[in-house]
Amino acid sequence: MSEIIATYLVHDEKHNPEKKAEEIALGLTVGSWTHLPELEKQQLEKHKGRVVSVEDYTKDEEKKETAAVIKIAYPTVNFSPDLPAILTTVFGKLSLDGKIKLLDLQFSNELKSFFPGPRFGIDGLREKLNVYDRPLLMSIFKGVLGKDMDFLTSQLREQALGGIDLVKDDEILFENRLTPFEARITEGKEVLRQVYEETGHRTLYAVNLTGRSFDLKDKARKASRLGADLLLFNVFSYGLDVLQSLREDDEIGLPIMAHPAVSGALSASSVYGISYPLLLGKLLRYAGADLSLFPSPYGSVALEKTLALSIGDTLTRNDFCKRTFPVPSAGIHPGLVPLLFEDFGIDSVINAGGGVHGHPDGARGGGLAFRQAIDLILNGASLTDAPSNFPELKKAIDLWGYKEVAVKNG
Ligand SMILES: CSCCC(=O)C(=O)COP(=O)(O)O
Ligand SMILES: [Mg+2]
Repeated sequence: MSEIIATYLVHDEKHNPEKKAEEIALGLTVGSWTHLPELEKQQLEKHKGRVVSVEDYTKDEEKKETAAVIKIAYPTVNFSPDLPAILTTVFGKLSLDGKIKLLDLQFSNELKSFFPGPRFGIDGLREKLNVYDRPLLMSIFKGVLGKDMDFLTSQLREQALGGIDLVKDDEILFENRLTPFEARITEGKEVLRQVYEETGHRTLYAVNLTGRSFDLKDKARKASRLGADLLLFNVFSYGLDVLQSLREDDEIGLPIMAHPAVSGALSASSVYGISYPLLLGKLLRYAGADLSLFPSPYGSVALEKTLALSIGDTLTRNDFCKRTFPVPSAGIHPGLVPLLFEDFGIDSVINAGGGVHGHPDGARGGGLAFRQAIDLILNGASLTDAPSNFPELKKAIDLWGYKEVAVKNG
């Protein structure tokens, strides 16, 4: 029988995790069991949840806190093969039932076949850019609210001239009169075409897809017809299934970059919600995100390192679908490139807003500083080797400092 296995962290004051596990397995499937007549038991057997394991997790005697990791298998016959049904089954009412956190979901192979994964993924995006041998570099428009198309296109040009591979809208740039969605796509495209002709460097632009849920498909199709490169999508303001529908639409057919806005409300607690690796890793990948942004362990909005690494691993490990680019973000500057490269490797995107635009030489200087840092690290050098032939990197390090990777013993 095909099943989905959910892993939960349960803080249960009564600390009877075996009983709790049994309550979940039955409560979210067939209801009560022991008092059912034999015939009904036979009929319901295939719908019954199953306790897979119960393990003690921590015992903090001081706080009198006890916790257990519980795994429950749910028969896939109980739900339709879509994320709204799956999430409602495994963490619907249960998400309201005390200190319980959904850590992971193991999909059966049969269930996986209903999910598309990324349309392009890491390899497809590398093909579009013709860049195969280094982490990609991304920057974010900043200070664009209240500004017009001239401001936006000149900022785009400077970023592209800095050698940046991907430029994305900030997630807070919505449909507006001064820089409308369509103009951003068409005028942005023209700027990037000019830079490519002048320099041979290709930059792609991710335009922010926003608006009412039921208008998104038409808007995304229009973006595609206008020649947009990628879509930025604030998926958690809408829902994972909306992402999946955008991904599956062949008339759209564009790479999708998932922004983590709002996900903290679902994942930040250590005892409630859905774990970051599941939400920003596995589920985004299965639903079809080509890139997933998440806080790095280092910048202004930092995530615990084990969680950030686990998101990166979930996005890129072997699975049934294409790999999603990890984009550790927020407060990134060139001096953090060694740590990001050590943590996330070549198949990742280094992404910065302030760390590009705040450079003393502007966005072009900021982009160049990042590219110089990436080159040094790929050549096994240290950022302290930033010599006079890397003036932009030197200025960035003077401004923001740098962090080297700690030397491992043994
Ligand atoms: C929390 S990950 C998303 C990062 C983001 O949206 C952003 O604008 C980062 O900008 P920064 O100036 O901190 O690089
Ligand atoms: Mg932002």
